[in-house]
Amino acid sequence: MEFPQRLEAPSPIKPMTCIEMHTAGEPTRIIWNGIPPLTGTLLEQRAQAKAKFDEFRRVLMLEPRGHYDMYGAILRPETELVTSGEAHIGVLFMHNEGFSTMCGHATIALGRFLVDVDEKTTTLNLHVPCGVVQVTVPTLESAKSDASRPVSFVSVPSFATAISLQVPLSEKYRWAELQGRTFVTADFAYGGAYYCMISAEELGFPGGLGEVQLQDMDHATKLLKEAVVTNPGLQYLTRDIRTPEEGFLYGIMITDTGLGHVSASEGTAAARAQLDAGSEETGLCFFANQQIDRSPTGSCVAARVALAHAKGTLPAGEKRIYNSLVTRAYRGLSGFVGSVFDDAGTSGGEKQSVRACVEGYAYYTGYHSFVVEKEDGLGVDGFSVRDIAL
Ligand SMILES: O=C(O)[C@H]1NCC[C@@H]1O
Repeated sequence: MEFPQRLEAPSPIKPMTCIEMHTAGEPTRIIWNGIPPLTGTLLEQRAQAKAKFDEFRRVLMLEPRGHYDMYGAILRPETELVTSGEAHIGVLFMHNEGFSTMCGHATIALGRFLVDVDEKTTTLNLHVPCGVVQVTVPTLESAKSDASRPVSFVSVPSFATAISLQVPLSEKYRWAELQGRTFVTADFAYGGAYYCMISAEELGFPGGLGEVQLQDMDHATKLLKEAVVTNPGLQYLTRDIRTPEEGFLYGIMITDTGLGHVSASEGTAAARAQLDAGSEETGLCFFANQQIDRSPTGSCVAARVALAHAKGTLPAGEKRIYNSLVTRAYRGLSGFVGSVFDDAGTSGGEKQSVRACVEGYAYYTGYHSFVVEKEDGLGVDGFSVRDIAL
């Protein structure tokens, strides 16, 4: 049998082309072609994508083309801030449940990709749903991005919304590991998206993240999230005064500061750079519909930098390493580094804010050209085997 040299989607199917990257193991599927028509401001475009084209998200995020923990970025060359000259390009982020307000790991990946397609730019203003983030990408003499040095971004104004808050847990929101406790103590902060931070121990796992019990932690964080979002007295934690639809609890970050320093002294520049950082924290983030972030969660690093700064444990000028389970398993390779970039006053709303600098590494993994055949009843809407109910 003879194969053609070039394989192409059988005409007349219009392919959706995507560049595939990962940041500390977390995928970013960058949608390049085949995007449905979206018009207006970036948030209007996101509203249209949600209301009229959710199938597009499901097809590319869920099975059989994606999976439960897939993540995507839709490039938006025209937004109100691109028109005004405040941003170079816009982007919408999507995941297993819908569209998010910010994504740090995808920002790091997009930085490399956008510099590689437009060599004139090494510093980009990226219009994301929560505002504008500045991305800096180191380049080689060829003007292509340098994969051996970290991409960094400066977050939108980030702030703590509650420190050491007792979250009441009514009976239906309690999990076994609480052993009868009726509340947990957690922190809340914003870094482009709203997060709850809770130590593994406080969640009921005394072995910390050194003994990961994924299913049980999934169950516990799901209930904790529900307990927070259904409690009218806690709505203030995620109330976004500028853009109400941005105000929701995006994820729960389980933290562990007691695991000690793991960052490798040999190996990539990533590991070496991290050794300059003073402290190190490992986290496991469940976001959207209990999706697990393989990366240290860039927007939550911004939130955690703001939180640590508010607590007085991360002064300006100091760096902290943030590992995920994946980067920790690889001795800190590709962990993110977070620090305070500047004091943002109350520009983030009524709260005292800082902008965080988040550094990380992203790599290309491939290129896809996806199609949907009109006869394919299973493929047209995307499904998740975890959510199938008979
Ligand atoms: O790095 C981040 O900010 C993201 N990663 C997946 C969940 C968050 O959006």
